[in-house]
Amino acid sequence: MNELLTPAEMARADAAAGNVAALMDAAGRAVARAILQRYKPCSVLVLAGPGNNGGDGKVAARYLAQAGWPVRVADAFTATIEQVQRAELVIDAIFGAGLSRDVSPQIADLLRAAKRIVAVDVPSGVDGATGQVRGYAPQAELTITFFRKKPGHLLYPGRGLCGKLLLRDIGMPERVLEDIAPQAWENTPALFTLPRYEATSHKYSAGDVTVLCGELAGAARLACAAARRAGAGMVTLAATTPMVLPEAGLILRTDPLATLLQDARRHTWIVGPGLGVARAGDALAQLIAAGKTIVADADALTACTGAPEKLRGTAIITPHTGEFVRVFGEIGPSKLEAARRAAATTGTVTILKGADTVIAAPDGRAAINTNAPAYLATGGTGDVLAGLSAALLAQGMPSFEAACAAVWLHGEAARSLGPGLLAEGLPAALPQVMAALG
Ligand SMILES: NC(=O)C1=CN([C@@H]2O[C@H](COP(=O)(O)OP(=O)(O)OC[C@H]3O[C@@H](n4cnc5c(N)ncnc54)[C@H](O)[C@@H]3O)[C@@H](O)[C@H]2O)[C@@H](O)CC1
Ligand SMILES: [K+]
Repeated sequence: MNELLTPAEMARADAAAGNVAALMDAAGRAVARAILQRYKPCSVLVLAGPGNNGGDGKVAARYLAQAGWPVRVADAFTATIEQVQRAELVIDAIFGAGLSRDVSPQIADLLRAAKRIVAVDVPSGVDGATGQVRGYAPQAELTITFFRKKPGHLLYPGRGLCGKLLLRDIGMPERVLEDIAPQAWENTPALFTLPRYEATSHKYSAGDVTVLCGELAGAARLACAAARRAGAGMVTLAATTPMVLPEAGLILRTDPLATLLQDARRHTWIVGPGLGVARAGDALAQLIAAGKTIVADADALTACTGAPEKLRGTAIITPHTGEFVRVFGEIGPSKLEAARRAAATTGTVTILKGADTVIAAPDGRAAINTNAPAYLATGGTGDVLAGLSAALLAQGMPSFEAACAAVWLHGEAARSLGPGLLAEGLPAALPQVMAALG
């Protein structure tokens, strides 16, 4: 159920299913039912567009009328502002998956006049593939979509404009997915299996992670703390100068990188957080040349400004928007496709961070994350994510699964802490979150 279908893929699903009338009846009934469950009886205006989205709206009107609600249906191209203003609730059934150009100013004015909006499939104007607004899109209180969500429901600004999103089964046969073979998912634990501790596990088999540490050790230490909590058996802070570490279980080494690289047990590395751009670039090249499993973040990404090819050979990169743009150029209209392009260019799993983090693999698989609370946007949380990613890689998870799991665990840990969380609190929240996964 966590596959995401683009509008084009949804159209293929519709065509393969064949029975549009039955699907439309189920869709309209689902919209009516959602409204009956959540709203007190009130005057409703359905703004109906020219396609099946409008058809769904008309069906919803019929079911609401059957329930005794005062309902009117208006053609969106001829409706008046006054009609819209008179209604206590507007059902936006103008454009859905068939949106093919910008919403006109006339339709925008109509939607702006609505007091409260429930959207059918998507708020009209939201591009279901990208979440971008084409011309205009209204803020809905509630959006009811069918069969599978679309990327545009999960990517901002579309995600915000949907209000509460309900996914409803309308009897579309699952077999339509076989042909479509969707390559995008909402990021949920269905996408990964966390490593299991075996009776024969020892600290090296449980994963060895080495974190390169710069003058300011805070970022690297956060990454270490997360890696240890996420099950890495041996975690080393590789610093250039001796320092006092309060963390008893963390190993400090001050040997030159070349010496540490000779130890074959040190297979997984984090390069970037707090390292300084010049040193990060140099270390990144050496780690790649040594064939290590690498998580590259922060300064290691900045060291690849305008030169994404320098990231070839890494396993996971974790850019935020600014870092991404420096390396790969503008994100463009689709964050999902931008992450996929970066992954394909570099051959590395790309975690494009943000409120709607996208995880993309070089083979085109991609996931959009939805469990991260807003208060995760605070200093140091990125270092924790890098630590989590490395720990899961070190325990043998494939890169895409490790990245999906890291992002999801990160979000869950943040949710469990609630508002006021600090990055340094996240690692300690991980055991409970991982235990809950069973
Ligand atoms: N996927 C599913 O499971 C199902 C989808 N259904 C509904 O079908 C919808 C898709 O139906 P359609 O493919 O007919 O597409 P839409 O109903 O979204 O709209 C297509 C029509 O709008 C016009 N149009 C598009 N953008 C415009 C713009 N900016 N200004 C003016 N006109 C514009 C097009 O020329 C076309 O006539 C879905 O959003 C959903 O509501 C349901 O009826 C049945 C099942
Ligand atoms: K709509």
